[in-house]
Amino acid sequence: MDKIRIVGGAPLNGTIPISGAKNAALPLMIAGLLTDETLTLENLPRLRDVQLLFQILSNHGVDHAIQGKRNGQDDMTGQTVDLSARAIVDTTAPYELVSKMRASFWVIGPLLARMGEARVSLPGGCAIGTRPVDFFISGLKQLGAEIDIEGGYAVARAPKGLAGGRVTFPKVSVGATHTVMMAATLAKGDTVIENAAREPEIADLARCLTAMGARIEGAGTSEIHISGVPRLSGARHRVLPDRIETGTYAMAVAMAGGDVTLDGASADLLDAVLDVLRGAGAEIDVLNHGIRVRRNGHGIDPVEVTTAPFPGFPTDLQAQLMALMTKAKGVSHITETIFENRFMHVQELARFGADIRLDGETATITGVERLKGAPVMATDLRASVSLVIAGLAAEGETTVNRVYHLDRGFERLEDKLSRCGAEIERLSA
Ligand SMILES: CC(=O)N[C@H]1[C@@H](OP(=O)(O)OP(=O)(O)OC[C@H]2O[C@@H](n3ccc(=O)[nH]c3=O)[C@H](O)[C@@H]2O)O[C@H](CO)[C@@H](O)[C@@H]1O
Ligand SMILES: C=C(OP(=O)(O)O)C(=O)O
Repeated sequence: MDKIRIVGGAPLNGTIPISGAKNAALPLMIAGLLTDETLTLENLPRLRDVQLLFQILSNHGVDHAIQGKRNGQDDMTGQTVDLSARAIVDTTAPYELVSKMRASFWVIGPLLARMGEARVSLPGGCAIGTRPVDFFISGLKQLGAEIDIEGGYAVARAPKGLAGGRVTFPKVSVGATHTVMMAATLAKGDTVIENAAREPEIADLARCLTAMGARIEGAGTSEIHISGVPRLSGARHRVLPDRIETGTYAMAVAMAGGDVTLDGASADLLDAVLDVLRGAGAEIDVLNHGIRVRRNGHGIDPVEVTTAPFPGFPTDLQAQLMALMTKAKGVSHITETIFENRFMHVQELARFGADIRLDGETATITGVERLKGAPVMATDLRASVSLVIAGLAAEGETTVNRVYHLDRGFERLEDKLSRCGAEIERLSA
């Protein structure tokens, strides 16, 4: 398996282009199942998760065509892809595919809405907690589906089609909100989703569904109203910029020092994160076309942060912030409230000489003067990138093993960082 080798110590200077958001791209691609016309997605990131989802969708009968050719090594822009689900040939999403990626479970909503049946393996994905699917099941049942778990599969049926209903989630869930919203677009009558996730990726999906002819109001707030329509058409939609990739590189600059423009980033998606970074001593300027992040000379100040659903501080940036705080001038506290087991980076950060103590859902990080490079490995995507960030600021050589996870969610990571002066390369196995 490939590895990433880093020699730390170089500041980052230059421009990093921000890709389309993985967590928007995946539900948008799944929305392609809702229509027999072509859905064209622009700015789709080139990621392992996107590739895997092409495979899963093609198993259901969705064709995809990538427009144009990649423009050599210098092309850093996302791809434009046509998705066509003219006929759904199979309503089963098999274990071998779904177990590799959590979001693939979300096909259950569109398949049920369009075909009246779906048989979807219980999902896998990042090992960051138990991640049950009870909200999906209760939500879809509110729309009239019958669902049983049989042999590790959620087997769902709605022989007379779905009907609108009131869905109240006990806890905010991004995936359950995406799934019920997609299912409700083709249900008979009106649906209300209460305690809906407010993440920008929900609003992005709703914009795309609306362009396809869906009738949705309130996406981006905690109450979404959907009036079902008999069919959806094709549309063209541009995937919004990746706020987690943006925050990750902003933290890398705050940690390694330097001056980087995150081109194409949208500051509106990152208010809570930018406030924390300012509090940590980074200079942040919001530009028309992106965000400029600087830290020159000033040390890193400690912070107190608790993760929360949007608009709070995202759990997907918790590991990266923890890496940053390992070199702060004092003691920081980071509390994780979304996933019960999202601290796998703690023991790996310790290999660099970081001082982190865990007590339940709170990590206490006492900043150290110097980190030293080490061989490290992580078992989830954001934990893996937190090790890259630490490696950039550590003295000497770091090897990040199991690059598989990084490739799930970061487009050309080593390319983007090395263009800004980092000494980072991929070692192919
Ligand atoms: C592809 C994608 O967009 N993934 C994101 C999505 O994951 P995902 O959609 O899986 O995360 P959720 O928002 O559903 O999870 C939030 C919490 O709800 C719990 N829960 C969820 C569903 C359910 O049926 N029952 C239940 O108990 C989960 O275990 C977790 O504790 O949102 C997370 C929270 O912002 C992010 O970290 C992930 O990067
Ligand atoms: C947890 C993540 O992804 P997934 O939900 O696909 O596991 C993530 O993007 O950080």
